[in-house]
Amino acid sequence: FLLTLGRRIYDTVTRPALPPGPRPLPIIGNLLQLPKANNHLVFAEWSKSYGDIMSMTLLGKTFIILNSRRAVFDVLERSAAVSAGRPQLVMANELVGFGKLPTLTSDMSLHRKYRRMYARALSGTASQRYWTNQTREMRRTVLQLLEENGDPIPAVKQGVGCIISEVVYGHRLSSPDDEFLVKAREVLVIFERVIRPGAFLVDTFPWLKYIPEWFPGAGFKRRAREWRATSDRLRQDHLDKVKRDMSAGTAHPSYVTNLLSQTEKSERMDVAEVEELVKWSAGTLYGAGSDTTVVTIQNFLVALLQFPKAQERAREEVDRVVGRERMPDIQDRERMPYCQAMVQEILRWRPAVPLGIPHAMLQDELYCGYLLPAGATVIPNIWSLTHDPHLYPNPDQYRPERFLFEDGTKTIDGGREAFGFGRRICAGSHLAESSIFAFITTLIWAANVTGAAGFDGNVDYETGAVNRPKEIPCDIRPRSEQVIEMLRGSVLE
Ligand code: HEM
Repeated sequence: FLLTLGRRIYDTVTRPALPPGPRPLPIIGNLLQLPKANNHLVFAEWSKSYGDIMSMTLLGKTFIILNSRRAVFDVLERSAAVSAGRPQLVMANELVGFGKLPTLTSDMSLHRKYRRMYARALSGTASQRYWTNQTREMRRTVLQLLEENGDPIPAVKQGVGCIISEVVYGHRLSSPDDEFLVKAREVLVIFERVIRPGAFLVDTFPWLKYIPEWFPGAGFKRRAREWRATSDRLRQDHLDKVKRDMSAGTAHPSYVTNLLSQTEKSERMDVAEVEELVKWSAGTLYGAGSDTTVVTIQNFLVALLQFPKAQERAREEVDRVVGRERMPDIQDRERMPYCQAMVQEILRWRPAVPLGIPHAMLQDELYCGYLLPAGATVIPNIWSLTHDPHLYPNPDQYRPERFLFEDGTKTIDGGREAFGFGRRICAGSHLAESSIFAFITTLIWAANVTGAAGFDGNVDYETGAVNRPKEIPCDIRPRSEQVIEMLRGSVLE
């Protein structure tokens, strides 16, 4: 016993220190210092005192916050093999069963299988097969904005939802109340509730998961069972529907049909295992890809209002390259460097998820003499990186030209910190970028966007994991009568 105790004391004394951070209180740690909103800005401020790698503790859990490109690169890219886990959330992962989702799993061999599927169906080349659908739906969205000229948010949500449901399941939404969308949103609401830090006591005291459902105060276990059933049913129903359509020969090509038909052709693959992987990997795409893309497009509208010169320059490019006789499409990307730079700059200026999705350390790691302990949650402050004035001078300005070569002929790579890092980097970035490009070019080609009457340049944001404008006071007018006719014609094709 004395030997074990001695060893413990020795280990504690000689254990390297955690990165610096605000002084924690006993038991609750830094709970009281945790900001209520805009954590990315507060963490960026703290990093001026503590450096670009900091730590905090909350109720016994360690959080590592990375505030510079160097720190993010070293920890999440160079040491990706040990920093690619996800935090263990008892309510979300174990009780509701979301731990098998590609976004949340820490089973790295399962994660590798999912990522192979994403690489096959969502890579830059593979995702070109979705361009026709993306172009059509973004044209429909712009048409709706022009016809309604009211709050643009519902139309953008509807357009992005259409793209994802068709890309993933080949399902064309019939209306804003389409059952697919309603159910997918229902599961997304569950997802967002259960991953919110501190929302369930069982995440802080994991032993609570063993108390029986009938026990007073165990309502969370009953809810978890119901939520698990709802989300399991949704994933299974969607998969079954595509399989039925494939058998009947009526399925539209999609992520799911593509992967299932490859399996049918290959004798080496275990069909049941592949179906399971396809079901889970498809089931995460609506949640991961809808809000992020919607918010980026919303922010683009805000940028047009606050930086009108960018709209003028983009219009000049669109009119020169596309003209007025046809509409822009995604194939034009190479010839439209300024519009492509607009995509990169919006991702940089307002990264949709300013603190990324947390990673978790899979084992102890030393970095700059500090200990990054196994199990610690690692938060990349994407906002700090994309607003670093050394990398991006005047970072608060929306200036697409920062991504252009001096002669303006080509786009410089960059701004993609918004998609995260290492083995967890966003699996849908190609899809996202082409949807945003399709939206931007169609809008610029078709419309003139200005602030609504009384707009004073300010836009309020609702802060959270995703920061979204509360309202976009804009006035969207067609550039000509002919524009509406052409858009109408093309979405009916
Ligand atoms: C502008 C739009 C988008 C942004 C800004 C964005 C951003 C992100 C970020 C920050 C992560 C976490 C990366 C990390 O952990 O380091 C992520 C993960 C992910 N994204 Fe996206 N995303 C977008 C659109 C999409 C779309 C359209 C899809 C697919 C339909 C998608 C699918 C995923 C998936 C599956 C993951 C989980 C990757 C993993 O854990 O291995 N995303 N995304």
